[in-house]
Amino acid sequence: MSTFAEFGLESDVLQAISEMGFEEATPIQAKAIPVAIAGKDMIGQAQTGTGKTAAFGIPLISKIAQKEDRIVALIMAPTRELAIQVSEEIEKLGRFKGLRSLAIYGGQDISRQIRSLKRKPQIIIGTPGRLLDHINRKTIRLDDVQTVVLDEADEMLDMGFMEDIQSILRLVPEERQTLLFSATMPANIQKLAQQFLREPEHVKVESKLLSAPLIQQYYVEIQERMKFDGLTRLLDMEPPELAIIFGRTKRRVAELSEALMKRGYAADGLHGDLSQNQRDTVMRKFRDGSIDILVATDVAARGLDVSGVTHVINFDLPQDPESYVHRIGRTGRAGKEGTSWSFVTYRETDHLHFIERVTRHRISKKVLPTISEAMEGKQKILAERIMDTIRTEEEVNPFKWVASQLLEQYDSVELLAAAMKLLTGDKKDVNIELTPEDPIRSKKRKFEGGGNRGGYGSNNSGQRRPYGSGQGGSGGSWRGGGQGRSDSRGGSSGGYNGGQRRPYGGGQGQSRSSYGEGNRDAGRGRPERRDDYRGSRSSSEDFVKI
Ligand SMILES: Nc1ncnc2c1ncn2[C@@H]1O[C@H](COP(=O)(O)OP(=O)(O)OP(=O)(O)O)[C@@H](O)[C@H]1O
Ligand SMILES: [Mg+2]
Repeated sequence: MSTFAEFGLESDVLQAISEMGFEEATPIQAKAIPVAIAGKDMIGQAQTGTGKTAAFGIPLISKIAQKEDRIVALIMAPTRELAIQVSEEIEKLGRFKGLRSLAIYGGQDISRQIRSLKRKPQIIIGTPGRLLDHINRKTIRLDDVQTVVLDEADEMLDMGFMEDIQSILRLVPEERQTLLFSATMPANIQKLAQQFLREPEHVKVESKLLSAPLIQQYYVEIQERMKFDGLTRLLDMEPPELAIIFGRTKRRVAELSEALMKRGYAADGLHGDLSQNQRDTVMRKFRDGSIDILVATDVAARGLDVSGVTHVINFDLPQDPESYVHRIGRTGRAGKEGTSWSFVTYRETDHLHFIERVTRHRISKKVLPTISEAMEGKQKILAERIMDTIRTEEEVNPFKWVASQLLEQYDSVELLAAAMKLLTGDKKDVNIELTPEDPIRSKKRKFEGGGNRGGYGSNNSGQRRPYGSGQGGSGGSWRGGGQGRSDSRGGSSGGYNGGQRRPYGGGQGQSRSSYGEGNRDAGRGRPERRDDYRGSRSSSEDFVKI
């Protein structure tokens, strides 16, 4: 257990950390911050939702002099949403130091970005494509950059950013510090690290625990055409604080979000066919709670951190286990609990078991609530809401006169039942038709063929060691969402159980054409990403985060 004061941070930074509600460092922060402060290059790996952003953000902020007026730090991230989110966290960490940071990403008006660059930010957070654009226009110069961070490096390479990243890194002075965060360590990441990092320290958080303790993982067997009905039953029975529902294709996401809205749910969709403005609006609505269901393609699977996400639902199973782990990792973050549900059609059960084997986690089978159970659940919640409202006398008072008039004419039970019917916002009679998706065929032979699997993980130098025997990391306890955090949603749960990592026996291919910032269009009916893997990574260095 480490407090942030132990790192010898300056008071401005400590104040920012405390205002963010962080009391103790998470295991990855405890390990990474001293290494990064010492100026070393680093490769960082830890499970989802364990504070990797601050693990690189805190040392980065500490290093920059207040009066600096050149770009001295560069952070690269795979998607626009992630660039924005990381820049917000950096902004918060640097607030009392008065540092300036700027997010640079595609889809946003470039001249506006150029105007913002005139404010002389010291830290740039960007997606590789748009960054390169600015570099070519000479609106961004990297000559003074002293720190580079690659967040979600494996994802950036999977998205086809290898060349862009290489070009950018070649333009940064060699005398610099490079921090690379990656969920997996496939051969291309190792190559990148060899090329651009100097004697990096490998900072990993592992745990002997085989399961992700804070995420309850369930699956239900369901026919393709019953999925929508099943989803609404689940949502009614167990209403989420906030939920992310993953669909396989842009078309699926568009249809599903529309269908949910038609049925009266506060939902919206996020996928790569939307304009940047639309994407921003959807994310803002989800973050401020004006919608509580985000339907998304894998564009939202990586890195996104929205507090209060209690449920992740895989309406369609993801193609690869790695994606599964990232998707469900949108809940159960920062020491809070979460639940994931996966819909599995009969022909996909093999694929589910494959995901279980690779992630080494049993996913419990559940049956969907019946219609009457769902209805009962919904009504119970409604009754609770009504009773809560009764307690706020001033708000109820203006309705009392009409209420007593109505009671003179009608039976009280009938009246209340009618009011409840209205309150449910139910539109069950609206007919919904979704275009069916093909089942995912398990690629287990390709994945499992020849790879290292079954109880062995490897470290970066290629030595094998028995799974779970790694150093440290069973983790102290840190509680997420301390006071002062902006969210009060979702019960803050017990202590944090150190990160863990598990072997990933095989992997997906790498022959990906380049596409920009989660926006590649593979055709509306085709999966947005991660579905077109053909080959298999032969490397045994692949790990998946749990
Ligand atoms: N020391 C801490 N104490 C409490 N909360 C923290 C701490 N550090 C980070 N957090 C919060 O934990 C949440 C998850 O952090 P972050 O997004 O950095 O995770 P991550 O490890 O990058 O996850 P992913 O692998 O999904 O990208 C954020 O809301 C962040 O503010
Ligand atoms: Mg992250």
